[in-house]
Amino acid sequence: QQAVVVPAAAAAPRSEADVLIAFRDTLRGPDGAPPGPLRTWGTPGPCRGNASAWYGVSCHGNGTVQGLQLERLGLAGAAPDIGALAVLPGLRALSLSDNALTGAFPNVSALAVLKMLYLSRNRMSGVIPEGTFGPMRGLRKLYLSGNEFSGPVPGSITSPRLLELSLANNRFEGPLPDFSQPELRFVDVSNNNLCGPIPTGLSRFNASMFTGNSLLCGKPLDVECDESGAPRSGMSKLMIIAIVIIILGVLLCAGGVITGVLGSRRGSSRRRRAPAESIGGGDQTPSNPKLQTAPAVNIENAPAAGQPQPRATATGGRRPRRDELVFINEGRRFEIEDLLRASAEVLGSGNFGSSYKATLCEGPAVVVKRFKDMNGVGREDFSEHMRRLGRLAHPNLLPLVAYLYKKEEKLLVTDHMVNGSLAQLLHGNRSSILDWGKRLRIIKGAARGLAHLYDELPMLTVPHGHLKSSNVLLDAAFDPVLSDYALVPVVTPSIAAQVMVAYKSPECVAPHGKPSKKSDVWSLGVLILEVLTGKFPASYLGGNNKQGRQQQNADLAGWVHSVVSEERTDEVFDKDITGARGAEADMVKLLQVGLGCCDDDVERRWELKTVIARIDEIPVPAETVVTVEAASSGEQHRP
Ligand SMILES: Nc1ncnc2c1ncn2[C@@H]1O[C@H](COP(=O)(O)OP(=O)(O)OP(=O)(O)O)[C@@H](O)[C@H]1O
Repeated sequence: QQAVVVPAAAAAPRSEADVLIAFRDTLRGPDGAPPGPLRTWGTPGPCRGNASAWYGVSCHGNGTVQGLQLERLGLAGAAPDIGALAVLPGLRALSLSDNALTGAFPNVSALAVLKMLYLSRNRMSGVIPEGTFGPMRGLRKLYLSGNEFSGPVPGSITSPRLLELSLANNRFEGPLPDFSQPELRFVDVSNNNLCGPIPTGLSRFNASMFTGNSLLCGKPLDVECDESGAPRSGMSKLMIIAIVIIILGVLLCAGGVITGVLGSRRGSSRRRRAPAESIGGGDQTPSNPKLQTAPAVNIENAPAAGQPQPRATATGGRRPRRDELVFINEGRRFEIEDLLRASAEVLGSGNFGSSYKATLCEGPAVVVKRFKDMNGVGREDFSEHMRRLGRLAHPNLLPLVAYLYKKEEKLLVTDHMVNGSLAQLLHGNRSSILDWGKRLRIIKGAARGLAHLYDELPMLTVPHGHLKSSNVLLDAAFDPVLSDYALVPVVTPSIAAQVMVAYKSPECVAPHGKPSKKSDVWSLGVLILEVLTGKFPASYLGGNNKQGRQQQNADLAGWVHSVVSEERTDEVFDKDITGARGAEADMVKLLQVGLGCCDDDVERRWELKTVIARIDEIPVPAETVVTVEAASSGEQHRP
């Protein structure tokens, strides 16, 4: 029988939903099937505008898939064919971190447009071929830490746009390729088998990022390279100093022992025969308990013989003690004991715990916030997230200084902002300090800080999650810095849903509702309306408060809508706003932006970039910003 040849039809382009579902079906969770949360993927497609109801999927404003965050799903077996995702034109970020994936590094050659790839803490192994990252010209962040990759670090990793690279805790060997990207801002290659000189382009990073590679040399390590590029044999300055200290310690203790023995000899003169002779007679075993216990190094932090080196941390490459503050960046250091001894002032108690201002003996005051509801997250995950936050650098984001992880509570240490929070000013009795110019600058800065979070943390559905006026702090010049951002991944989910502001957005209040990429935009809108009206938003109140939200009159956006639609616009604005003469039209423009952000319908709600463009059109009046209060407080302006 003759086969009938059917002319091949041009293959129809596959929808993003089909591509994702086909990819999902290749994934294996602990029970051999795709993990439970991904089984909800189905109709209607992955994106509705920039919102997604699909687990782990984030979307661009044009309704295409932007990111996939498939972390902690127990994924097992060989790493999936992530090259199959190359047909998603908008895919920029992919994370499969914290699973149990095995096998070789996946083929990424087709993923030319991917900007961020996270594969940390799996069990992948083998050599990554030299040219692997060549086609990924736009790669900005690459995290491969905590796997078993071996062989040389591929030269193609030095892609021109690379910003962050973590290869820590693998088995990479050989020399480091030449990194010369000026934009590179984070590199961690600690705990591998690398050797040779550290390239000049990396010498500006913290030494802890290179520890655990006994054959690396050159700056920033305190190990010089010899002519062949190997660590100069002989002792480093630090080792020599340590040995001198140890010898001095031993001599002092030995002196104490001898003195003690001589003393006791005098006391018991003829009863015993010359016990000191055995000490002086060359017995090297220390008989003084002081000698046995006096540690030359901190034993608690030293790795046991034969154990792997500890992971690099901001504490300088060693594992922090259980009760030790972990500092995020270089600079000022203090101990938890210093904080306990410092004079402390309670700033307030929020939904998560209390905040204290601690004035240390030296340097400006810091704020310590205690969080009780972060108990579901392990030390490693918590630390990784804090390091991620610590790398965010923006004038409108409060930098994290240090953190402390304890099972039952976490402490976050930040700078103290001299003018307190926007909430205190607006709803205390000092709202008249906030003239129109300051209010507008505060909103502009808050929007920019939020935009930076969206750019840097695209994997998070709600990159801020808790944007409200008590989390908008004001520096000495009344410029805003956002605090308590990006905490959703580490807050106990049930508590997040109950108290975090993004979860009070209309899309979350609906039955089985979930936050969307625009939930933070809604919070920004509420903030704008609060700043303009001086009214306290009901959505800030603790508890679930769904009923309250459903009563439109109790809701700030609903109230503003009703007053504006009755053409009573002049009743909307806070009577305490000074300096508003001639700026009425601009205030109405800002009000419209606030209402555009507060649309209950997520589709119609404005995109963040539209919000920023519209706010940028509103001119800030010329004014003097530093008040007597701030200037006399003695605290510094932020750099
Ligand atoms: N870094 C800081 N500098 C100055 N004041 C601060 C700082 N951090 C917090 N505060 C003040 O402490 C008060 C309490 O803040 P905290 O963050 O503990 O709770 P909250 O923001 O009211 O609620 P939540 O816990 O829901 O965020 C805030 O109103 C703010 O005025």
